[in-house]
Amino acid sequence: MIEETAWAKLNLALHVRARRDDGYHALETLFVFARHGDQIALTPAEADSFTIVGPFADSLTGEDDNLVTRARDLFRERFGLRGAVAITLDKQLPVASGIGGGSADAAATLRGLAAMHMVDMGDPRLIDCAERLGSDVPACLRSMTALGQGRGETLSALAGMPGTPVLLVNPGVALSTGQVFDGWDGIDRGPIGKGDLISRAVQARNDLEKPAIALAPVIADVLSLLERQPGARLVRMSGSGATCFALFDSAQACADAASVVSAAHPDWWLLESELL
Ligand SMILES: C[C@@](CO)(OP(=O)(O)O)[C@H](O)COP(=O)(O)OP(=O)(O)OC[C@H]1O[C@@H](n2ccc(N)nc2=O)[C@H](O)[C@@H]1O
Ligand SMILES: Nc1ncnc2c1ncn2[C@@H]1O[C@H](COP(=O)(O)OP(=O)(O)O)[C@@H](O)[C@H]1O
Repeated sequence: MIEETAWAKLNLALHVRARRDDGYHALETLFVFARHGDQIALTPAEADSFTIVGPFADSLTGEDDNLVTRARDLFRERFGLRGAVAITLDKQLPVASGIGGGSADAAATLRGLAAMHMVDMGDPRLIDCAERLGSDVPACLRSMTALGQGRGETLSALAGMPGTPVLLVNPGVALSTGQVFDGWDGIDRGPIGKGDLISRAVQARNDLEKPAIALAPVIADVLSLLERQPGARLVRMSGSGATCFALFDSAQACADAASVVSAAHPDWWLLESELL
């Protein structure tokens, strides 16, 4: 059996630059990854099977177009393979929540199949599979700190902040990524600045916060509660939301904030983690 973690993807910043003719938006984003995420297990089998377990499995039942099986089928087509595989997805992350859940699952499936079939992670056919599965999938395939450009698939490696405590909070609202992008006001506010990762992130923004808050005003409550927590160094919505995150200068400050947030909002989803 091969097991892969689909590490949660965070955008420390996301600047939308322009609408493209192909229905996507040109963006710049700072990708980082958390140590936790969904889990994918793959085992060669007589026939294909796909099982979803875990606390967020119900959000996906009935959907026959899962990014995990799409990744499996695309990989086999691209590499001309036929062997059947049993895949289990342990869905730990909320769905459609701005932390790359489906994209990370697709990427983890590609990594697992590459390991199973001794395909090199730098194989251009594997990268092509990732690019065809979604804008975030190339970043999730590597799961390394990077500047993302284009629609998110053009990556430049950056020095990360491994071990930085991070608290993820989702108020239980699923947002359509496309709908949030449609709400962007069309104003290009310029590129992400230069400098080390945290100083670039602090000076930058997430241009999708405003349209996401218009669709789900509770996101503003999450952000303001996190901003009031002692030791919070950077508070922002991730991706197209609704998950927000706060980076902390100590694990204790992160744990204290988690206690405050869960006491105030027991129905919100929280994850205490650290950056990879
Ligand atoms: C917004 C981001 C930021 O990292 O993440 P999430 O919020 O989904 O986590 C990504 O750009 C999401 O990437 P991904 O989830 O792979 O999106 P895709 O399947 O490629 O696109 C879903 C829809 O989002 C919109 N989209 C996505 C990327 C982009 N650069 N411009 C867009 O306009 C399009 O309407 C597209 O049809
Ligand atoms: N394995 C999966 N996990 C989550 N969402 C999935 C998966 N497969 C397909 N999807 C679909 O992809 C959409 C976006 O998923 P996801 O990547 O979790 O959003 P986000 O990137 O905002 O976290 C969801 O609306 C869901 O219907």
